[in-house]
Amino acid sequence: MKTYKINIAGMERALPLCAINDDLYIGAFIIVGDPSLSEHCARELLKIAPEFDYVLTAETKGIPLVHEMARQRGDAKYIVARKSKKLYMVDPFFVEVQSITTAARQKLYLDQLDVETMKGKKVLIVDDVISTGKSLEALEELAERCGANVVGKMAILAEGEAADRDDILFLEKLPLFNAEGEPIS
Ligand SMILES: O=P(O)(O)OC[C@H]1O[C@H](OP(=O)(O)OP(=O)(O)O)[C@H](O)[C@@H]1O
Repeated sequence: MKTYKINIAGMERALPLCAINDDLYIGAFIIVGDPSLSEHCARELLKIAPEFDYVLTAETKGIPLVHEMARQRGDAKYIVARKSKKLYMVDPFFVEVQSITTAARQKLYLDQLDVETMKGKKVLIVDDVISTGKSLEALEELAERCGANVVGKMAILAEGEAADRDDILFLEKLPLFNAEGEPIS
């Protein structure tokens, strides 16, 4: 399998190129199971993060990153929008989302305890990768419905056209690829 070598603020990884369709490949950025990577990226993102009360992310790959950001700051809590409804959630609500890497539509759930926690607070939205921006949009909608004040949106990598956005903070650009493994954006 072809790989794309990326340097993320001084840490190198080889990302396997995976087909979205015959003509479009992505570099799979797998932060889950790589604690030294999440520790490093959390530290680098905190250096450029605006002031915030809580971080909000989406299950799954955002979790190790925000966990590490919260741990490094000594935060008592961070908020995770879950992709399925759990029995212990209090009066949960959801928004729908479709990301670049997951074919099926997904749901992001928050419960009322999270709503109360974020209401009127400075919330920083964080994900591992922003690509089409649909996941970020869904998280913004959740934060809005909580009455939170979104102070920033950030990711480790901005993929494809996301790298041209001026409303997000990120550490590195990640191109999209053709079937030959050549960058196309
Ligand atoms: O900007 P977008 O096109 O929305 O893509 C980015 C999202 O896609 C990936 O998650 P994925 O849907 O693969 O889910 P996972 O983290 O549960 O694996 C990634 O972790 C972001 O959350």
